[in-house]
Amino acid sequence: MSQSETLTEASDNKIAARSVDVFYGKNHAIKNVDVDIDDKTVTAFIGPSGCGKSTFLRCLNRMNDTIDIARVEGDILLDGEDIYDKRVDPVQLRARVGMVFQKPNPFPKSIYDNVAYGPRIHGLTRNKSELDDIVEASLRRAALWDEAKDRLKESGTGMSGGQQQRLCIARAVATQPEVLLMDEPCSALDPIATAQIEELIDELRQNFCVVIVTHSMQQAARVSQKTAFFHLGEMVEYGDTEKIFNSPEDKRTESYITGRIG
Ligand SMILES: Nc1ncnc2c1ncn2[C@@H]1O[C@H](COP(=O)(O)OP(=O)(O)OP(=O)(O)O)[C@@H](O)[C@H]1O
Repeated sequence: MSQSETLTEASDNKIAARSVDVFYGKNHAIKNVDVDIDDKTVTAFIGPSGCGKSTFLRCLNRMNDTIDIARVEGDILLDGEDIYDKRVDPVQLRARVGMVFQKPNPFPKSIYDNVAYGPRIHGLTRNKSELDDIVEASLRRAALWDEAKDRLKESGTGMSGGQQQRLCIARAVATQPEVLLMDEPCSALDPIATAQIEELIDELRQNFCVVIVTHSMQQAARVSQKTAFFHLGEMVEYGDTEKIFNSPEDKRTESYITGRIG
């Protein structure tokens, strides 16, 4: 059992999805998904390739808006507010609901400017000293400060893959988001860098609602407290990670966990 499962602080609902469907043209990729995602918790989305994990994750900060043929139906509430309401600015929303992608994608800018980017465009600081503080705090949160503090002016793209991914996490947390979405954040990393990111995810959940898509069931079991199993666009089962892995209710979940499908 992971260290994270032994911690028992209170968590409450952060995101509620109600009757969510997603279509890419005629392809019905997400089918009638309902879920309540807890704050200060790591929730893992697992399931076979193409089952819709990334599509559903992208609904949570309206990243599907950037895909022309994608159509999202249903409601997604963040702290009870409909994020698809016309009055919601998707750019502001993405500052509240940050995202980390599969492949580390730092900007071709200095380490400092990568982290300072969000606070600058969202006008979160009044002066250089405040910005310096946010950059340092974000790099510390991403467990990168010690490695980065003497090279803040160097390019972010010159770091190792694992460092680049932690830099992307620092960039995401710099806008002080409430939710962090992670789409297979370790798939391009070696086992040591993966272990560092997993440890970091466990720390991040003290301050954020974290949702992670992962291909690795071992990773889901290690880092998450809640797990949702997707299959052919349906969310088949959702609950405590321990229960999903040890005594799933649905035959399809059991087949996946035991390696019979996927
Ligand atoms: N940008 C897109 N344009 C068109 N169809 C898409 C797009 N992204 C995903 N799809 C389709 O939606 C369905 C779900 O894909 P999605 O990438 O969400 O699944 P996934 O579970 O994350 O898969 P994987 O584990 O392989 O990343 C698939 O049929 C896929 O082909």
